[in-house]
Amino acid sequence: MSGGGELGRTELPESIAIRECGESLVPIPADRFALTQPHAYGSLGAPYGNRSPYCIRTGVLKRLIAAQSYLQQDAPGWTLQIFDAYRPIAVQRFMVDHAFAELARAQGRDPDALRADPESAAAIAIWQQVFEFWAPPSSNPATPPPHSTGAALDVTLLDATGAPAAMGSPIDECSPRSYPDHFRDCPELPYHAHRQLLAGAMRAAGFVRHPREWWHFSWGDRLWAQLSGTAIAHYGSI
Ligand SMILES: C[C@@H](N)C(=O)N[C@H](C)C(=O)O
Ligand SMILES: [Zn+2]
Repeated sequence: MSGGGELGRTELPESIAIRECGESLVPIPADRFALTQPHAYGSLGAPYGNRSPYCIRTGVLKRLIAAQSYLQQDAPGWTLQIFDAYRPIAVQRFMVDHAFAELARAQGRDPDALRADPESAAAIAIWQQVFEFWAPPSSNPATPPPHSTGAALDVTLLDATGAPAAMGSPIDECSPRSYPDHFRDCPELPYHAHRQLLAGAMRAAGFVRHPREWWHFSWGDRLWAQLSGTAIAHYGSI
């Protein structure tokens, strides 16, 4: 089993600057891509107002269309399934709190009691686990959460029959199974090959993958700027 790379948290240094290019957020076309329905965070009551999670910047959509073409060259009939895309900062805050509560309950702890005692070792350990996988809901324009920029997507694969491909762990699981190379040394299982198929198509279209999440890709945000060696990100929070 292999580890999650050099980024211990999902924060990036403020030195990676953003020059907002002003592209619009546009809907991801449901006739070209599978969109997970019902949307997971909407079903939890996340505060989207009148906005849709299935939107991205025009330059990102262009590359997503290219990624699906690359995928279908390698795996005819397979499609990208979009789990999540645009995420307002209020939704990021809601989901970070939700992840904290879920992890606390999984340990048999009361989330409200832990929140009331934020300096306790148990609360600190759970927040560390949350922020290994979730970006802080920062409202600082210099450090926007990636999905609030319209540049980031959480994506999986459907096979040629339309069935979900086996990826080895569910999207959003806060555990080492989410690390992209976790199953690299298990060739008897299909998970690593499927993760590589997804990453290969996305990378061919210019996306970068999050070092700790097999499903999270972006183009044009600060993580992309850092991992691709580009000086400036194109998208801020929108
Ligand atoms: C946890 C996952 N849904 C996700 O989107 N993580 C990234 C790093 C984020 O919160 O921006
Ligand atoms: Zn994501």
